[in-house]
Formats: sequence, structure tokens, C-alpha cells
Amino acid sequence: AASKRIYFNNPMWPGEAHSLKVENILFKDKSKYQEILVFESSTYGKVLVLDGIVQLTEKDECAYQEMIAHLPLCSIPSPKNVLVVGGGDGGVLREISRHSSVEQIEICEIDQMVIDVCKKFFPELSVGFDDPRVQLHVGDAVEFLRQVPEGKYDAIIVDSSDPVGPAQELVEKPFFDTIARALRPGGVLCNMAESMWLHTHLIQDMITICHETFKGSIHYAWASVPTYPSGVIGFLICSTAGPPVDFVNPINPIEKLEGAIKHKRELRFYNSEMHKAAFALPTFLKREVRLP
Ligand SMILES: NCCCN[C@H]1CC[C@H](N)CC1
Repeated sequence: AASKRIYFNNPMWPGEAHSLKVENILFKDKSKYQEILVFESSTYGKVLVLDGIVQLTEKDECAYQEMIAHLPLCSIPSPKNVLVVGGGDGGVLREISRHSSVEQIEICEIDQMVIDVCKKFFPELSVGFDDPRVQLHVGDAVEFLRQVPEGKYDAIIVDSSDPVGPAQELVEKPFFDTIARALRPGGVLCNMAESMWLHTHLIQDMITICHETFKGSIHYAWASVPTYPSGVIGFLICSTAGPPVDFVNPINPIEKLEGAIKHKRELRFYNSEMHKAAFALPTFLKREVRLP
């Protein structure tokens, strides 16, 4: 029988849709926060979908998880305390665990069902939860960050879904204020920053907020992720003002990860050249978005 296709339309990308051929549906339910779907695709392996938006596929998740973790962690000298906001699939945890300097990895994910579903269907990602340095908090990161001691983290990674639904508040100023307070001087934030082809207004709004909130450096980087809208995803890397010794250097990685520690799973996307290249921006973006 002709296999089914799922079309991914969304008001976040009007006038276009991405589709994937479906072999079979593996899971479909509603959590307290969102609809969760897992299916076996014909060409991208298993796929996780939240509220009708592709979150990850087995084939291309490496690009997003590796870049969102290593762009910040290779920009500061020996990160120790790291916080992940979102990231309930465990992929970012898997990547952070490659850094031998890291002593504690906290994660605040709002939806327990996402964690349970990923442990069942995406062991290649949820393996991240097995690292003994990981401490899981299930709850709203907006509240979680309010009670975090000042200056606790060297790095915070916001691995969020789109700002429609549970992740709405994660692009608003009050949230960025709590992030800046939770970072040590010279600490670094890396958050998901949508598509340069589709969302330059949203990117500009986030950069304006970050420019007011983070007194260190602000950089925009991007990577190719074929199953995300327009095939690319951006990252905002912001640092708090810090003493010169902690100079954050996003563009030229100071931590060479490739040879660092033997990890059961090889890197598939990240390397130092890709790290540097990620910060090269097309002319239209430099024109449309005022990067400080
Ligand atoms: N943790 C998996 C990735 C979550 N981030 C994605 C960014 C792009 C969005 N359109 C979908 C979620």
C-alpha cells in the first residue's frame, strides 16, 4: 500500500509546508502541555513531533544537538556547572557529557511525558539522562530560574520548542533577566534562535532583549537541519560581562572537543571548522538584523 505522508504546516511558516513519508505511527497522545507524536519515517528514521512541529529526527538531530551544546561549551575555559532548559529528549545532555571539565548538569524540562516517550523510542538521545552528573527537574523553567542562586552556572543552554505554546515565555525579557542572573561573570547562554529565512523579526527582538540583558558579547550562529523549516536553525550565543581571564570567545573555539574524551558515540556534525563557520552570516541577515 502507498505509505502515508504527514504535512507540517504551521502559522510560524505561512505559505509553505514540509512533509515526510510515514512507515508507521509508533506513539500518539496528549500530555498536560502538548500533543506528542512519534513515527517511523521512510528516510529520516524515527521522528518526534510536538503539537504538529518536528522536534527531531534520528537522521539529522546530530546537527542541532551537537551545535547547541558545543558552540557555548567550547567558547569558555573548562565549563563546570551547566543548565539545560527544555531538552527533554536527552540529546543535549548526551553532548554535554563529552566535556570532561563539566561536574554538574542540571536540566529543567516541563513535560514528563516527553522524557518518558524519548526514553522508550529514542534511546540514542535519552542515553544523555544516564550520565551520573545529570540532575533532572521536571517543571516550569521560568519558576525554576527564579530560585537559582546568583552566578551559579558557567553555561545555560535553552533547547526549546517554538515560542508558541509551552515555550512562549522563553523568548521574553523577564526570562532572559533570570538567565543573566543565574550565569557567573563571563558565563555563556546558547538558545535556539529560529530561521534566518523565516524569522528575522523574532531574531531581532531576541537580540534587542539580549543586548539589554547581557553585557558581554552577543553572536548569532546557524546550522543546516533539513527537517526544520527552511532547512536551517539559528543559535544566539550571549555572555555576561566577565573578567578578562574568562574571556568568552565564541568564534574561535578554545576547547578542542574532537580528541577530548572517548565517548561511546562519535561526533557526526560538530568540529572546530564547523564551529567557526557557523558564525559566518549571509549579507541579507547582517543588513536585516542589528548585531552589536
Ligand atoms: N530538542 C529538540 C529540538 C527542539 N528545538 C527545535 C527548534 C526548531 C523548532 N521548529 C522545533 C524545535
